[in-house]
Amino acid sequence: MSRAETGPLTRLGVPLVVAGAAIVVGYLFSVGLDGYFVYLGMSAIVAGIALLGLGVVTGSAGMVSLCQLTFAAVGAWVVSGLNRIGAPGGFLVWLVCGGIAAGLVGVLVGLPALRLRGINLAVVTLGLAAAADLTLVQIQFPGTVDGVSVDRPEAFSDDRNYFWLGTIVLTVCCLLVHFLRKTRWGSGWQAVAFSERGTAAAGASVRTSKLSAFAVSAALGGVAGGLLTGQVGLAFPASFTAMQSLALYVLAIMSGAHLIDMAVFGAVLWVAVPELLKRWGVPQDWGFVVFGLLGTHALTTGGNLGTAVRELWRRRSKGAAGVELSAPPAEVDMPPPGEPVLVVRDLSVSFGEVKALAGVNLSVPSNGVLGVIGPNGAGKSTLVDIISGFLPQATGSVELDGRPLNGLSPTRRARAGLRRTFQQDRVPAGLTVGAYVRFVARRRLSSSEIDEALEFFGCPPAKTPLRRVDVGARRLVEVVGHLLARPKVLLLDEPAAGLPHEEHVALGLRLRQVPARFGVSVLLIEHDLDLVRSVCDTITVLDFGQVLASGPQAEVLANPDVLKAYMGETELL
Ligand SMILES: Nc1ncnc2c1ncn2[C@@H]1O[C@H](COP(=O)(O)OP(=O)(O)OP(=O)(O)O)[C@@H](O)[C@H]1O
Repeated sequence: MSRAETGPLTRLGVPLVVAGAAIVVGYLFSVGLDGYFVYLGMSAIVAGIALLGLGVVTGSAGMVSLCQLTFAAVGAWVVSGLNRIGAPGGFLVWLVCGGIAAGLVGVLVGLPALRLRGINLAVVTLGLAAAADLTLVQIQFPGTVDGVSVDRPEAFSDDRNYFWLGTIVLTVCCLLVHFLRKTRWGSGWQAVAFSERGTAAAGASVRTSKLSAFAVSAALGGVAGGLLTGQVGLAFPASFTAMQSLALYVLAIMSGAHLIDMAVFGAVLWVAVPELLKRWGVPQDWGFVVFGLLGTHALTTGGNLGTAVRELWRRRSKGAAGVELSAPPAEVDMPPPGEPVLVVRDLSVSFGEVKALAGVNLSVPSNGVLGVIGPNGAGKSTLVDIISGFLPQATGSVELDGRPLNGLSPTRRARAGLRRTFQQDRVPAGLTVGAYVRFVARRRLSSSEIDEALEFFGCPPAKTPLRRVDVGARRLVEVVGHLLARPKVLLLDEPAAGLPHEEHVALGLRLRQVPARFGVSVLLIEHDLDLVRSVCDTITVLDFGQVLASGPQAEVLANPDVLKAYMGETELL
């Protein structure tokens, strides 16, 4: 099977062809539809752009934002204001200005998101939307008092042409989101939604990921608001209420608006549900009840329409992809271990009464693999957390290649060349294998470099979506990403967890070659002694947070204290 990612022609060509087709269909609708449907269609376009934005912040980056129409109001305000003063450039330039202004407001609103999550963030953003509601009623939009309506571009001045312009703007916004999701920002959104710790361990900034998601989402909201102002001529606060923001959020969650087609589908629902209710003689506000029920279903089941349909399709097409390690790796020349590259001195940390680690010293030689073993609760994961900067309250010192790391955040340690993997799955399901590896590696990689590394660890091809990869293989994809970052040291926290036992030694043969093949030294935490034996020349044993023994493998595994403390003599021998 070819391991290559999709080629540049497919990556660029297919979206551009689809976009071209959408613009043509938009034109055909603009000339062929009844005038009332053109009006409804324009409303759907505005909702679609706002939903696309919500898809970025909620669906991709996993944050709650209940003030999308407040951002739309900012866009509407800027367009109305620039129109009112007759600013140069015309409508399209004002629209861009509205988007930028809303994006900047989005960054400000995103600042609390750096500390708040879930219900707290919901309260803050909904509070902001409610406050904006009241303020807009007080101050009014520019031009409403004196009745100066917004000038559309000359070529798109009638409703039919304006609808076509809306289709073009929506298409451009869809392309923008599509391509942004393929950049580091986009990967960062997915990563931060799944695990902030995993994001930081990849040397990516959690702050940048969150703020960029809010900025892009708000900017799209601003464009939607500006476009709405051009549609109706004058902006009114009633179009941007907190209640509507809430309903839009529910719709985004229910439809799965992080998927571009579902954002468009959600927009159709946004317009069609109230319209159908009107035709059936039911009050239109009941539309909120319908969205509320659908949203409650989505939130309680944790799914959404778009993902459910795709899952159904995938289940019909293929099963989960796993690891294939049966063939032994080719021999390589192994350089002898050198001077210590990671030196850890006197590490201690307590959790209340529990002394998780007390005065631990160890060092990882360059070109070497140090094994750290110990019974459950011995402090192994705590050790990795401290070294990688996730437990800043710990005492002691960590030096990497002679550089003290104390006081550095996990992101900075990762960028300094100290990487780690996690015992729990921290790999975001929304990316492909290749996109995730590029994100974690943080450097320019050729496709062949990625393919070779994936193949060496028996991982699925780069183009495989991670949601189709089983948990054992995902852990190894994580290892590959960090190795391709070429750090000085990689801390591996039970990399074999999730693999069938018969694959453990096969993985060990590969881990042993890591210093030679990737130029990376390794600290390996593992429960499986067969694997540790096959990889590590030197071993440190932890017990109750202290070093019980340390030194060459044979010596340590024969130590009577280790035999007694670790697992029982017979199992070790
Ligand atoms: N956040 C925490 N709060 C309180 N106690 C903790 C916390 N993290 C770890 N501990 C305690 O610290 C000790 C060491 O835990 P740690 O997870 O590092 O052990 P481990 O050797 O990695 O175990 P395992 O092999 O089961 O993963 C345990 O007693 C654990 O209960």
